Amino acid sequence: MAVYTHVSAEEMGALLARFDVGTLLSAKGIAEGVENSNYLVEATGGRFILTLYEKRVDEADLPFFLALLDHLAEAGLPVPRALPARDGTQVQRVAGRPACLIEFLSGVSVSHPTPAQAHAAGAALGAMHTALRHFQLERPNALGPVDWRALAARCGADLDIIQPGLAARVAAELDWLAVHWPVGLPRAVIHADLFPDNVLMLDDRVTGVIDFYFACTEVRAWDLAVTHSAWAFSADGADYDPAIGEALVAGYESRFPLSAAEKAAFPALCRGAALRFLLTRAWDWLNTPADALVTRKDPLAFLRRLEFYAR
Ligand SMILES: Nc1ncnc2c1ncn2[C@@H]1O[C@H](COP(=O)(O)OP(=O)(O)O)[C@@H](O)[C@H]1O
Ligand SMILES: N[C@@H](CCOP(=O)(O)O)C(=O)O
Repeated sequence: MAVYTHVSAEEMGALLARFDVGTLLSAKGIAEGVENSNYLVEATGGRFILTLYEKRVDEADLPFFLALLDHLAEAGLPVPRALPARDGTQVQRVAGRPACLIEFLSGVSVSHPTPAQAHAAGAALGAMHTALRHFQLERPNALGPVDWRALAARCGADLDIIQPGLAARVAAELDWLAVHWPVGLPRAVIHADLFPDNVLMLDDRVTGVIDFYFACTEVRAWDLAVTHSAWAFSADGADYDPAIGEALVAGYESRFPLSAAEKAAFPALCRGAALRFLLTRAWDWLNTPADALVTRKDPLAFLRRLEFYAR
C-alpha cells in the first residue's frame, strides 16, 4: 500500500478549506501505487485524489507535470488535472510534503488485458504522442539509458541477493545496450510508465491515463517499448502473449505510425525498457524501508521479459 506520509483529519480538512470543494466527508489511503502517497478524498463537492509527492518526484518538476496534464486535457485526452486552490496555486504543502488535489477519473486498471483493451491502450498512447508533438516544455529523463549503469552500480553486488548471477547479467546487458542502443530516433515528451495500473478502463474504453511523474523528453518509440514490456506479459514475466503485443502496437499505429527506423530499433528499445524496470525494482527491493506501507514489485519479472526480448 503506498502511503508513506500520514495525513491527519485536521490537515486534510485544512487543505480542503483552501479549495472550492466543500467540506471533508472521508479520506482513505489508496492501496495501489509505489511512488507517491495517494488518498481518495470524498468532500461535499465531489471525489478527489490527494497526492503527496515522495522520493522520486522532484518538487521543481511539478510545473512541468502540471503543464503537461493541462496540455493533454485541453487536447481532449482523459487525464486528471490538478485543481487550483482559491488563490490559484495548484501545488500545496501537506504534512511537510508538496501535494496536489487531483480530479478523480472513473475506471479500473485491468490485470489481464484482452486484445481489445490492449488495442485501446496503444491507441491512447498514440493519441498522446500526437497531442504532444507541439508541447514546448522539456524534462530530461532521470532514468534514461545514461543513468542505468549508475543505478546498477548503486545496487552493486547486492543484485546477487535478489538472484545469484544477476549483477553479471545486468553488466552484460548494459554492454550490449551501449553498442546497440539506437541513435537518431525522434525524441519527444513521453509518459514513460504506461503500465496497466496507470490506465483506467471501462470495458474496452480508456477512461483515464494517470501517473505522469516519470514523463520526460526521450526517444518517443521507447514509450511504446515500455508499454509493450508492461502489457504483453504475464505479471511474473514468464509468458509473452503475442495477441496482446500485436494489438497494442496496432492500436498505437492506428493513431501514430512508426517509422521504419523505429520498427527496426524496437527490439533494442524493449530490452532497454526491461532493464530500466528491472533496475528500479531491484533498487527498491533492496532499499524500501521495512515500515513503509508498500508492496515491493518483483525485479525478476522484468529479468524474464529481458530474456524474452534478448532471445
Ligand atoms: N486521478 C485519478 N482518478 C482515479 N484514481 C486515481 C487517480 N490517480 C490515482 N488514482 C488511483 O491511485 C492509484 C495510485 O496512483 P498512482 O498515480 O499510480 O500512484 P503512484 O504514483 O504512487 O504509483 C491508482 O492505481 C488509482 O487506483
Ligand atoms: N511501473 C513501475 C513502477 C512505478 O509504479 P507506478 O505504480 O507509479 O506505476 C514498475 O512496475 O516497476
